[in-house]
Amino acid sequence: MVNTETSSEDPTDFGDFVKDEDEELDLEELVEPWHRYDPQDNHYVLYPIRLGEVLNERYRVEHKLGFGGGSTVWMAFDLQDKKDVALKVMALGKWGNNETRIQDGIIKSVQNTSRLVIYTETFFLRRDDESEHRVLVFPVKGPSISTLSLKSIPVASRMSAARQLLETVASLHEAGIIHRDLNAGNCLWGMAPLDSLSRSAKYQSLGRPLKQTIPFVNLWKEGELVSPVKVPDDLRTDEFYLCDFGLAKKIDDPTTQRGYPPMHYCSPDRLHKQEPSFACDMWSYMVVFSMLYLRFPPFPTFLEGGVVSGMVECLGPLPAHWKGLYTHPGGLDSWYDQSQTPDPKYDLAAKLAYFRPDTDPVERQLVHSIMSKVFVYDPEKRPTANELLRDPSFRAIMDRYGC
Ligand SMILES: Nc1ncnc2c1ncn2[C@@H]1O[C@H](COP(=O)(O)OP(=O)(O)OP(=O)(O)O)[C@@H](O)[C@H]1O
Repeated sequence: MVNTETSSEDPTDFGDFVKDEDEELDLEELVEPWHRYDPQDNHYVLYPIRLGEVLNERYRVEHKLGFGGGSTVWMAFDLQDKKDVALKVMALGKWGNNETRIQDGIIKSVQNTSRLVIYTETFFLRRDDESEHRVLVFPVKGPSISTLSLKSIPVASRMSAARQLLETVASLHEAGIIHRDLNAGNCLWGMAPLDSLSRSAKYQSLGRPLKQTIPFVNLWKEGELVSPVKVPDDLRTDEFYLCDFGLAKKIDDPTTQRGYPPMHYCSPDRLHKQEPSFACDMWSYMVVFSMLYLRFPPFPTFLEGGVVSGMVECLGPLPAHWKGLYTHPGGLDSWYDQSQTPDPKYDLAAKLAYFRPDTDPVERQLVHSIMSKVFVYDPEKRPTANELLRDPSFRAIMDRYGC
């Protein structure tokens, strides 16, 4: 291992600027759209960051970890404690405050926080107009399910992840907290620490950042669009974490932060004006479970009407009394037609056979039993996280994979 402050380290090396239009187009695929930095007509404007800058006189920004609807996330070296950290730089707006408020509640009330990505510090970055972006400091974790090919991960590791995630959801629910945004992007594997490596060695492991100065927007400070880290398989660990509490709420909290998980994780009841509940998390959990098991999302989004048509094709019609309550444009009357039945070519059994032809009938039956208990439209009929942990089929599948 090389020490971080080696004399051979090039102090000016913070990745590579794009060289031509092709590289610019490649980069565009990987980064947040430039217009999210434009304050014009944009309530959730992002804060421009440049690799190499030191934030809060302490965190030297060295790489990019990702971005979401409400933030950019950077890998930085903590010059005080000599370790890598993740900095979540929140967009303007209320999300940052909700996330810290809920996380403070979690720290106080959740018994086991070992698999939750909880902030360790927070500070603010000021814009030219004096408005402030909240920054949350987190330990660095590994890739999310959505950024890493699940093909290369053994099924035993994927099932262990599914179990850890369910235990995490159960501990949040026991403390009265609904996550409300369980999705592949918020589920992170662990990563072996790289704190003691030089920056160039980190770049060798995680890929050199490709970057471009934020174009088209007239900003008061420099900022860059930067490609995210690519975590190689040998750095990934089997710990499995849940992050992003921007939409989370205490069940009895009268205020609810506006927002939905990405459509194909969202429970159909939430899409029909029902209040958020623990059962919504359970539906989203089962979508993540299905991705871990099948390696694909359970309900396609390409049909007319989107993911809800995918659910109806697989599970049958939605309750008739939900008609007229769909929260998004493009709903179809046929979803509520009670004469429809699941299409045997695309029902849960067919999906299991198609995506996992390698498994035997006993295993398929176990997984079918788990999925069909949770993928029910009536939220009251879905098992709780603790019930699912105790479910004989769930336990049997975990036993099979030794987790
Ligand atoms: N502690 C961390 N370590 C490593 N990567 C992280 C960490 N936190 C976040 N990331 C990466 O950054 C991405 C965005 O983070 P996060 O989901 O918290 O942002 P967000 O703006 O709240 O997103 P959303 O659109 O889901 O609300 C994640 O998908 C993940 O890839």
